[in-house]
Amino acid sequence: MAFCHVDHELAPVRRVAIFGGTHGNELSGVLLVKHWLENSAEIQRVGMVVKPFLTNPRAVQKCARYIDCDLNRVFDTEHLSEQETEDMLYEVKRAQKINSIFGPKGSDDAFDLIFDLHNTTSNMGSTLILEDLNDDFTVQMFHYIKLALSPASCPVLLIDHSNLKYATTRSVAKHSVGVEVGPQSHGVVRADILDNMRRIIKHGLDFVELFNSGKEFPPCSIEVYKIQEKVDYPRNEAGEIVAFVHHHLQDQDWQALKPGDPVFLDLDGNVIVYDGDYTVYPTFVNEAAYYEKKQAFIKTVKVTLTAKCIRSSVLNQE
Ligand SMILES: CC(=O)N[C@@H](CC(=O)O)C(=O)O
Ligand SMILES: [Zn+2]
Repeated sequence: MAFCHVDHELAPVRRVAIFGGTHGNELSGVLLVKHWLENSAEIQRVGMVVKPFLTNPRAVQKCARYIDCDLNRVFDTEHLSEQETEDMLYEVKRAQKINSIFGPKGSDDAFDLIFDLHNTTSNMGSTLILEDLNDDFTVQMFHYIKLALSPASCPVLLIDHSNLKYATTRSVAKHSVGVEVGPQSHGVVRADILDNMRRIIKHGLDFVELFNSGKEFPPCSIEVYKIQEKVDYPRNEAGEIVAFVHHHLQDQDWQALKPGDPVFLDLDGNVIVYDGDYTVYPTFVNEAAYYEKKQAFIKTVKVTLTAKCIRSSVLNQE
């Protein structure tokens, strides 16, 4: 067997966090993290420190997405360096606190890896969210998790995009993993959804442990859905929605949407079709939290990503 080139050696991944409650009404992650705060045996692995953490405790208490603004949008330099004032938004304060514990973002001191647990009201199944297409470690992890879960599917959403990328909570770490499992309504826990989320974390942590133990991961490829465009609901001049997601598109996350396929339906029965000229793969279809973000679904395109062979540069002392 060919060995990994020494250039492909990566630092071991020892400091890991699992975030829940970034959105306080997405309860699978909230319950799992609260459970692991009481008893973390399930998430501990050899040679690693795995820290469960509730990122937005006030939103969790209120069972709301957020108090003042979306925590998962404020990890950019402006917000992270904003001067503290009395009327500072709660989530901005929280972001700075999270950045001081798990970051600073972009520095050597930052945590190696953060998993951030989310639920969606969309029928997306067990989805992994990738932020950086050049992050070979995370691509290798996703390849491992997909294989471990198969034949169940585990789509990967790539949010690397010049205008559409947003500044997530998990982005304070060197490697960030979004875990998005649905469908689950806000303020509700479903056993199947919570269990699917738990499995992803198990396999993700197993991968990191194997990597740290010196196992070499040969080059691999995965199919990902790359974010391409957001699509808003049709609205009137007052900004109110005047059509809703068509039943042919509802629950069809990751399924091909072809030119001419129905997308929206209005109350008079008029159908609005997809007027693009190539097939796209919609996701976050009819996500409840995105009405305020003026987003009915996002269009993605399928792309294949390849990761180099990777190996940890320092072996665990046995
Ligand atoms: C429904 C939902 O909250 N989705 C997440 C996606 C992510 O974590 O990247 C968000 O908008 O922040
Ligand atoms: Zn969320």
